[in-house]
Amino acid sequence: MENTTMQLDRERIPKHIAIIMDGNGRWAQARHLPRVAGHQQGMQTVKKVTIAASQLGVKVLSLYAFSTENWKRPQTEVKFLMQLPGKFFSTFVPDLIANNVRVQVMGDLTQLPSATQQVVQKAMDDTKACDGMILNFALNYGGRDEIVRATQQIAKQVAAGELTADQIDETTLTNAMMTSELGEYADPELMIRTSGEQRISNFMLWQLAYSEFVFVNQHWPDFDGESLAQAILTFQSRHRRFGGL
Ligand SMILES: Cc1cc(N2CCCCCC2)n2ncc(-c3ccc(F)cc3)c2n1
Repeated sequence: MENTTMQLDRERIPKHIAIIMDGNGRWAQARHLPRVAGHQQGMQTVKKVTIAASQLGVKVLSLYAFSTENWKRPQTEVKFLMQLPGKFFSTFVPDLIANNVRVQVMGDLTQLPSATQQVVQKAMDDTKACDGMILNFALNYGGRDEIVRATQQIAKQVAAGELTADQIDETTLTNAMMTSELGEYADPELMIRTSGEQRISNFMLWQLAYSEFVFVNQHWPDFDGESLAQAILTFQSRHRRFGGL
């Protein structure tokens, strides 16, 4: 069994990794299972990959769990998906705390069922003393929605006389994004997308400006710690440029 983790340069582990967890429906379809079976299995992968990333020393792991576009899916599927945060935490909060992992959630949580909002808020409260890796779920999140909200927030500051238009710069927008509390780790160094699609799908549009993208063919339910190490090895094998030579 190949162990890629041993080959990693521990000094160059990406501080912030973002993952588009794609392929859950196709994984289920290939096994003649209902789509929700893929989501259920995908949640088990979230647990595995969270622990693996934490053990590798990743500072922030952002996971695209539900996009603003996902509301268009069949209502039965949306209902199932909205129950997953509760299922995740009912079995996994002790493991998160044991691994010193803190839960954060970004997105428009006001549109979620109140039960989902409550379980998410409780998980953030229960893990807020943890100062290890931040597990940052994107829930009812959209990159364009985030930029619109940031723009509205800044426009209100200008209207209130707290800021002039000339003072608006990249830092102003960075500080108005939902990732502002992540500080120096707000921008992912590495974005992974599973299931072969090579699209950004309205994920972290502002933050991914200089990120390395690694696309893997595995469906998310088949992704694991070894897959994560392979993606990090690919990241480490690339020359990192920030627009310079
Ligand atoms: C909607 C949804 C879907 C969801 N899937 C499982 C992973 C594959 C992607 C789609 C289905 N997972 N997995 C974990 C969560 C979650 C979200 C917030 C939170 F605070 C705790 C856990 C989740 N949420």
